[in-house]
Amino acid sequence: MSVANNLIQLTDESTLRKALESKSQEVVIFFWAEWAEQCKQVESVIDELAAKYTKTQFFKIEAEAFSEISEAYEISAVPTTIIAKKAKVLKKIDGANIPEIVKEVADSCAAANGIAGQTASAASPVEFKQDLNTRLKELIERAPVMVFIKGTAAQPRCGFSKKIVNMLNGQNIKYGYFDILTDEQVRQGLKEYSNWPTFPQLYISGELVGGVDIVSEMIESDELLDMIPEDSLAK
Ligand SMILES: N[C@@H](CCC(=O)N[C@@H](CS)C(=O)NCC(=O)O)C(=O)O
Repeated sequence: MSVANNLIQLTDESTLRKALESKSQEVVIFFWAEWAEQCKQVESVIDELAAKYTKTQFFKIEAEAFSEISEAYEISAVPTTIIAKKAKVLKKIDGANIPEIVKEVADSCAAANGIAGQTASAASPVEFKQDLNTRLKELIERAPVMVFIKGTAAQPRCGFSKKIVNMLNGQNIKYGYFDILTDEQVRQGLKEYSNWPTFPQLYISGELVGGVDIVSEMIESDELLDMIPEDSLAK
Protein backbone atom coordinates (compact mmCIF):
# COMPACT_ATOMS: atom_id res chain seq x y z
CA MET A 1 0.00 0.00 0.00
CA SER A 2 1.42 3.38 -0.91
CA VAL A 3 1.97 5.80 1.93
CA ALA A 4 -0.82 8.33 2.01
CA ASN A 5 -0.23 11.98 2.88
CA ASN A 6 -2.48 11.69 5.88
CA LEU A 7 -0.40 8.88 7.41
CA ILE A 8 2.89 9.90 9.00
CA GLN A 9 5.49 7.72 10.67
CA LEU A 10 6.76 10.21 13.24
CA THR A 11 10.43 11.12 12.88
CA ASP A 12 10.28 14.58 14.42
CA GLU A 13 8.25 15.66 17.45
CA SER A 14 7.38 19.03 15.98
CA THR A 15 5.32 17.40 13.21
CA LEU A 16 2.89 16.02 15.76
CA ARG A 17 2.80 19.24 17.76
CA LYS A 18 2.09 21.31 14.64
CA ALA A 19 -0.67 18.95 13.53
CA LEU A 20 -2.33 19.09 16.95
CA GLU A 21 -2.03 22.87 17.12
CA SER A 22 -3.24 23.59 13.63
CA LYS A 23 -5.94 21.00 13.05
CA SER A 24 -9.35 21.61 14.43
CA GLN A 25 -10.16 17.99 13.59
CA GLU A 26 -9.43 14.73 15.30
CA VAL A 27 -5.99 13.19 14.92
CA VAL A 28 -5.36 9.45 15.33
CA ILE A 29 -2.10 8.45 17.02
CA PHE A 30 -0.91 4.85 17.06
CA PHE A 31 1.91 3.92 19.45
CA TRP A 32 3.94 0.85 18.54
CA ALA A 33 7.10 -1.10 19.28
CA GLU A 34 9.06 -3.43 17.06
CA TRP A 35 9.07 -6.25 19.60
CA ALA A 36 5.31 -6.27 20.22
CA GLU A 37 3.84 -8.69 17.70
CA GLN A 38 0.31 -7.35 18.06
CA CYS A 39 1.41 -3.94 16.79
CA LYS A 40 1.67 -5.36 13.28
CA GLN A 41 -2.01 -6.29 13.34
CA VAL A 42 -3.05 -2.87 14.53
CA GLU A 43 -0.73 -1.18 12.07
CA SER A 44 -2.40 -2.86 9.11
CA VAL A 45 -5.77 -1.66 10.44
CA ILE A 46 -4.40 1.88 10.86
CA ASP A 47 -3.21 1.73 7.23
CA GLU A 48 -6.69 0.73 6.11
CA LEU A 49 -8.36 3.42 8.20
CA ALA A 50 -6.00 6.09 6.89
CA ALA A 51 -6.87 5.03 3.35
CA LYS A 52 -10.57 5.33 4.19
CA TYR A 53 -10.53 8.52 6.29
CA THR A 54 -8.31 10.57 4.01
CA LYS A 55 -9.14 13.88 5.67
CA THR A 56 -8.01 12.66 9.07
CA GLN A 57 -4.35 12.86 10.03
CA PHE A 58 -2.92 9.56 11.32
CA PHE A 59 0.41 9.22 13.11
CA LYS A 60 2.44 6.13 13.88
CA ILE A 61 4.81 6.70 16.77
CA GLU A 62 7.50 4.30 17.94
CA ALA A 63 6.75 4.60 21.65
CA GLU A 64 10.25 4.09 23.00
CA ALA A 65 11.89 6.41 20.45
CA PHE A 66 9.57 9.22 21.52
CA SER A 67 9.43 8.63 25.24
CA GLU A 68 8.36 12.18 26.12
CA ILE A 69 5.32 11.97 23.89
CA SER A 70 4.55 8.48 25.20
CA GLU A 71 4.78 9.73 28.77
CA ALA A 72 2.65 12.75 28.02
CA TYR A 73 -0.06 10.41 26.70
CA GLU A 74 0.50 7.98 29.56
CA ILE A 75 1.29 5.09 27.25
CA SER A 76 2.10 2.14 29.49
CA ALA A 77 1.86 -0.61 26.88
CA VAL A 78 1.84 -1.04 23.13
CA PRO A 79 -0.11 -1.14 20.93
CA THR A 80 -2.15 1.83 22.11
CA THR A 81 -4.26 4.02 19.86
CA ILE A 82 -5.33 7.52 20.77
CA ILE A 83 -7.80 9.87 19.17
CA ALA A 84 -6.95 13.46 20.07
CA LYS A 85 -8.23 16.90 19.20
CA LYS A 86 -5.97 19.83 19.98
CA ALA A 87 -4.60 19.12 23.47
CA LYS A 88 -7.46 16.86 24.44
CA VAL A 89 -7.45 13.06 24.35
CA LEU A 90 -10.90 11.98 23.21
CA LYS A 91 -10.34 8.24 23.24
CA LYS A 92 -7.63 5.83 24.28
CA ILE A 93 -7.84 2.24 23.04
CA ASP A 94 -5.46 -0.19 24.69
CA GLY A 95 -4.12 -3.23 22.92
CA ALA A 96 -5.08 -4.91 19.66
CA ASN A 97 -8.77 -4.26 20.13
CA ILE A 98 -9.46 -3.97 16.42
CA PRO A 99 -13.28 -3.71 16.52
CA GLU A 100 -12.99 -0.93 19.11
CA ILE A 101 -10.37 0.96 17.07
CA VAL A 102 -12.49 0.71 13.92
CA LYS A 103 -15.60 1.83 15.80
CA GLU A 104 -14.00 4.75 17.61
CA VAL A 105 -12.26 6.06 14.51
CA ALA A 106 -15.56 5.79 12.63
CA ASP A 107 -17.37 7.62 15.43
CA SER A 108 -14.82 10.41 15.71
CA CYS A 109 -13.73 10.88 12.13
CA ALA A 110 -16.65 10.03 9.82
CA ALA A 111 -18.24 13.48 9.97
CA ALA A 112 -15.00 15.30 9.11
CA ASN A 113 -14.55 12.92 6.18
CA GLY A 114 -18.04 13.51 4.87
CA ILE A 115 -18.96 9.88 5.36
CA ALA A 116 -22.66 10.20 5.95
CA GLY A 117 -24.49 8.43 8.70
CA GLN A 118 -21.39 6.67 9.90
CA THR A 119 -22.09 6.18 13.56
CA ALA A 120 -20.99 3.66 16.12
CA SER A 121 -21.86 0.44 14.38
CA ALA A 122 -22.07 2.15 11.03
CA ALA A 123 -19.65 -0.20 9.40
CA SER A 124 -22.33 -2.55 8.13
CA PRO A 125 -21.76 -6.25 8.70
CA VAL A 126 -20.97 -6.71 5.03
CA GLU A 127 -18.44 -3.90 5.01
CA PHE A 128 -16.92 -5.17 8.23
CA LYS A 129 -16.58 -8.63 6.78
CA GLN A 130 -14.83 -7.20 3.74
CA ASP A 131 -12.44 -5.39 6.06
CA LEU A 132 -11.82 -8.62 7.96
CA ASN A 133 -11.24 -10.60 4.78
CA THR A 134 -8.76 -7.98 3.57
CA ARG A 135 -7.00 -8.22 6.89
CA LEU A 136 -6.92 -12.01 6.86
CA LYS A 137 -5.48 -12.00 3.35
CA GLU A 138 -2.80 -9.52 4.43
CA LEU A 139 -1.93 -11.65 7.44
CA ILE A 140 -1.77 -14.84 5.36
CA GLU A 141 0.55 -13.11 2.91
CA ARG A 142 2.71 -11.47 5.55
CA ALA A 143 5.43 -14.07 4.97
CA PRO A 144 5.93 -16.63 2.16
CA VAL A 145 5.52 -19.33 4.80
CA MET A 146 3.03 -18.30 7.45
CA VAL A 147 1.64 -20.36 10.29
CA PHE A 148 -1.30 -19.49 12.51
CA ILE A 149 -0.80 -21.01 15.92
CA LYS A 150 -1.86 -20.78 19.54
CA GLY A 151 0.90 -18.97 21.42
CA THR A 152 4.20 -17.88 19.96
CA ALA A 153 6.75 -19.83 17.93
CA ALA A 154 9.04 -19.72 20.97
CA GLN A 155 6.26 -20.66 23.36
CA PRO A 156 3.37 -22.50 21.72
CA ARG A 157 0.34 -22.82 23.94
CA CYS A 158 -1.20 -25.94 22.46
CA GLY A 159 0.27 -29.36 21.70
CA PHE A 160 -0.72 -29.17 18.02
CA SER A 161 0.88 -25.74 17.59
CA LYS A 162 4.01 -26.96 19.32
CA LYS A 163 4.13 -29.90 16.96
CA ILE A 164 3.95 -27.83 13.78
CA VAL A 165 6.55 -25.35 15.07
CA ASN A 166 8.88 -28.25 15.84
CA MET A 167 8.29 -29.73 12.39
CA LEU A 168 8.99 -26.42 10.59
CA ASN A 169 12.07 -25.81 12.72
CA GLY A 170 13.21 -29.37 12.08
CA GLN A 171 13.01 -28.77 8.32
CA ASN A 172 14.96 -25.47 8.67
CA ILE A 173 12.07 -23.53 7.21
CA LYS A 174 11.88 -19.78 7.86
CA TYR A 175 8.35 -18.72 8.63
CA GLY A 176 6.22 -15.98 10.04
CA TYR A 177 3.61 -16.74 12.64
CA PHE A 178 0.51 -15.24 14.12
CA ASP A 179 -0.80 -16.02 17.60
CA ILE A 180 -4.54 -16.52 17.11
CA LEU A 181 -5.09 -16.41 20.88
CA THR A 182 -4.44 -12.65 20.68
CA ASP A 183 -7.29 -12.02 18.27
CA GLU A 184 -10.63 -13.77 18.44
CA GLN A 185 -11.75 -12.17 15.19
CA VAL A 186 -8.84 -13.67 13.30
CA ARG A 187 -9.29 -16.98 15.09
CA GLN A 188 -12.93 -17.36 14.08
CA GLY A 189 -12.56 -15.49 10.80
CA LEU A 190 -9.84 -17.74 9.43
CA LYS A 191 -11.89 -20.87 10.00
CA GLU A 192 -14.54 -19.52 7.67
CA TYR A 193 -12.18 -17.74 5.28
CA SER A 194 -10.12 -20.87 4.64
CA ASN A 195 -12.85 -23.37 5.38
CA TRP A 196 -10.59 -25.11 7.89
CA PRO A 197 -11.96 -25.55 11.41
CA THR A 198 -8.80 -25.92 13.49
CA PHE A 199 -5.36 -24.55 14.26
CA PRO A 200 -2.54 -24.67 13.42
CA GLN A 201 -2.98 -23.56 9.82
CA LEU A 202 0.02 -23.46 7.52
CA TYR A 203 0.04 -21.25 4.42
CA ILE A 204 2.64 -21.25 1.69
CA SER A 205 2.64 -18.34 -0.76
CA GLY A 206 -0.82 -17.34 0.45
CA GLU A 207 -2.35 -20.81 -0.03
CA LEU A 208 -3.58 -23.02 2.79
CA VAL A 209 -1.63 -26.25 3.08
CA GLY A 210 -3.30 -27.66 6.21
CA GLY A 211 -2.73 -28.52 9.85
CA VAL A 212 -0.50 -30.89 11.76
CA ASP A 213 -1.72 -34.12 10.14
CA ILE A 214 -1.30 -32.89 6.57
CA VAL A 215 2.05 -31.22 7.16
CA SER A 216 3.31 -34.30 8.95
CA GLU A 217 2.31 -36.49 5.98
CA MET A 218 3.92 -34.07 3.55
CA ILE A 219 7.20 -34.22 5.42
CA GLU A 220 7.05 -38.03 5.43
CA SER A 221 6.53 -38.07 1.68
CA ASP A 222 9.18 -35.40 1.02
CA GLU A 223 6.58 -33.11 -0.53
CA LEU A 224 6.77 -30.18 1.85
CA LEU A 225 10.24 -28.85 1.09
CA ASP A 226 9.45 -28.82 -2.63
CA MET A 227 6.69 -26.33 -1.94
CA ILE A 228 8.79 -23.96 0.14
CA PRO A 229 10.09 -20.90 -1.72
CA GLU A 230 13.90 -20.81 -1.92
CA ASP A 231 14.14 -17.67 0.26
CA SER A 232 12.29 -19.40 3.08
CA LEU A 233 14.83 -22.18 3.51
CA ALA A 234 17.56 -21.54 6.05
CA LYS A 235 20.94 -22.05 4.40
N1 LIG B 1 -5.83 -32.80 13.59
C1 LIG B 1 -5.67 -31.36 13.65
C2 LIG B 1 -5.46 -30.98 15.07
C3 LIG B 1 -5.70 -29.52 15.37
C4 LIG B 1 -6.84 -29.29 16.36
O1 LIG B 1 -7.63 -30.19 16.63
N2 LIG B 1 -6.92 -28.04 16.87
C5 LIG B 1 -7.95 -27.66 17.77
C6 LIG B 1 -7.42 -27.62 19.19
S1 LIG B 1 -5.89 -26.71 19.37
C7 LIG B 1 -8.52 -26.29 17.36
O2 LIG B 1 -7.84 -25.50 16.73
N3 LIG B 1 -9.80 -26.00 17.68
C8 LIG B 1 -10.46 -24.80 17.27
C9 LIG B 1 -10.13 -23.62 18.11
O3 LIG B 1 -9.47 -23.76 19.16
O4 LIG B 1 -10.51 -22.50 17.74
C10 LIG B 1 -4.50 -30.96 12.76
O5 LIG B 1 -4.08 -31.77 11.96
O6 LIG B 1 -4.02 -29.83 12.82
